[in-house]
Amino acid sequence: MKFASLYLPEPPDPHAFSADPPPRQAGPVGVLLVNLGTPDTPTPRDIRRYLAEFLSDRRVIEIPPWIWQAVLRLFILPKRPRALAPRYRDIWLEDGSPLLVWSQAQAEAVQRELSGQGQAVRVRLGMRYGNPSIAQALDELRADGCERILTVPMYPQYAASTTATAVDHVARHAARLRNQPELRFLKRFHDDPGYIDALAQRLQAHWAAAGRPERLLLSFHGLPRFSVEQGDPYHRDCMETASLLKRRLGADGGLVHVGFQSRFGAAKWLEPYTEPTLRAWARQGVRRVDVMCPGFLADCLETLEEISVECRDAFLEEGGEQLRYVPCLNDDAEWSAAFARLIRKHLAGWS
Ligand SMILES: C=CC1=C(C)c2cc3[nH]c(cc4nc(cc5[nH]c(cc1n2)c(C)c5CCC(=O)O)C(CCC(=O)O)=C4C)c(C)c3C=C
Ligand SMILES: [Fe+2]
Ligand SMILES: [Fe+2]
Repeated sequence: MKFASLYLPEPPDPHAFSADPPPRQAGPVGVLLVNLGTPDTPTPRDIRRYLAEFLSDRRVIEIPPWIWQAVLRLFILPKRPRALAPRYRDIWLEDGSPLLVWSQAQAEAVQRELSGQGQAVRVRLGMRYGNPSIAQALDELRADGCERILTVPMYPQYAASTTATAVDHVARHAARLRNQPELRFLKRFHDDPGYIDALAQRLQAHWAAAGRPERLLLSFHGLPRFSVEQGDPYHRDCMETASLLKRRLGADGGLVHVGFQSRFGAAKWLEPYTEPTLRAWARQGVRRVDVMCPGFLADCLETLEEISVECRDAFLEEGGEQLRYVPCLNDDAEWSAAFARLIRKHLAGWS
């Protein structure tokens, strides 16, 4: 308004042409680490909110929503949160849910590793369900001036229900922006030598201190079999991780085995199932086993409760003597350095 400009400074005219526009400063490169998400508190109310969001994702539950939403609202959400609350309470850390605490620790460690190496990098954590959200993390990166963002789903093995849904969500957020950042996505790193090495060193350190078990079970999160039959590479990725780790350990044929945990619902999931395998081993006379979960970078309900408590109880109940759970990579220094190297490789050309 011309009248107002008598009193206020004239705003810059966006259409004005200048032969020499001021040089544009290259902003930092953004790295968005994405993990699954976890309830804000171990209360039935927050667990219900988390499960409602998680289990309404059509990448996770592939049943038509008009059937599934009825099952979810009538049978799962009224009961499961109350049953999960004491299990979450048992694993809760001073600073929150272990999945969040360890994922945040990895984001901070990667930020430290990538700082002072020339290119300015900002690392943020976003959770696919719950907090801190992917939208919040992306907005923070953009506010920091990041015009190029690499998304790194924190799942070494690709699955549509984890990796693809994270990618979809980032893309949906970008679809609402006028000035979009340039986006890249890291698909998987199940065979990354740094990842395999960090797992192997963790096992070797554990064995150096406490001796070898009779068997080592590598337990991965399960997936419905039909997902794999329809082309999900998850099973193949898990088997490749297991075979690379076995080779790296120089282990003989009988030591390393694979299982799939956390079956949900009535459909067939990937086999062999972890808990029945442990029960069968105990009945066959195996007395000492170690269990490691290479598919989880951060300890969580699935590892600290399902493996460390439920599976241990099942193994001992059938006559086993010792089940040692080998923790996830969490804040492992070897892994932080390897993760940063892997990310740096995927930033190539963005300097
Ligand atoms: C029902 C379908 C599910 C699919 C498919 C699924 C795949 C999948 N999940 C993870 C990693 C995690 N899952 C976690 C918990 C969890 N997972 C499901 C269901 C499916 N997961 C449920 C219902 C829950 C909640 C707990 C329960 O009700 O049993 C977690 C832990 C979260 C935490 O708060 O600690 C992780 C991590 C992967 C990697 C994966 C596919 C490969
Ligand atoms: Fe899960
Ligand atoms: Fe589970």
